[in-house]
Amino acid sequence: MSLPEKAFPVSWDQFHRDARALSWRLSGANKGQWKAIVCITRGGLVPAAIIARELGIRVIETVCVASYHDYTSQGQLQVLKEISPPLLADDGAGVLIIDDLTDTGKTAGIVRAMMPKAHFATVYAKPKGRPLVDTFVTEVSQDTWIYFPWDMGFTYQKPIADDHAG
Ligand SMILES: O=P(O)(O)OC[C@H]1O[C@H](OP(=O)(O)OP(=O)(O)O)[C@H](O)[C@@H]1O
Ligand code: HPA
Ligand SMILES: [Mg+2]
Repeated sequence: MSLPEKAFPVSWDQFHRDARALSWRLSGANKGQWKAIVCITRGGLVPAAIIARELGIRVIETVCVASYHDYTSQGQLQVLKEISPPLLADDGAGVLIIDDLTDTGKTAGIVRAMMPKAHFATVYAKPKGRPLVDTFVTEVSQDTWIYFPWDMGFTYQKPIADDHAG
């Protein structure tokens, strides 16, 4: 398992603020008129709830995709549940696709192909995935791992001076 060089830990507060910022941007696109959200599980469920609340969207669908099976290593991408046919009408025009982040862009590429006219939005983006998303809030470098609040807990932190002690 190869660990990315840098860590970008995100607290619940920070995530809520960033998902709200994404909602602001989305309220200015498509005149804020979105038919539905398709969220990419599982990571997309959390920002989708916040965006649905902010933009008054009541129709929420899932597309279930898994690719990172072993912490930071990406395996074969599996689509475990497809998007329901009524939402696929008109190639997904007026639909928002939401995920927590795009990294290599593989997940975004697969879901985009299902709904080519939908608007794809993520809270965070890395350079390889960035061209595949229409709207995002914060970019981090490719060698950074984003630690989401639902994957973390409180732990003891060693004093900084301990690392410098001979
Ligand atoms: O741009 P990519 O390299 O495809 O990676 C991004 C995807 O990876 C993570 O999902 P994951 O497959 O780990 O499943 P999860 O959402 O259930 O955690 C993340 O939530 C994105 O959906
Ligand atoms: O940087 C990341 N953090 C969490 N999950 C992920 N899935 C792909 N990249 C990442
Ligand atoms: Mg995901």
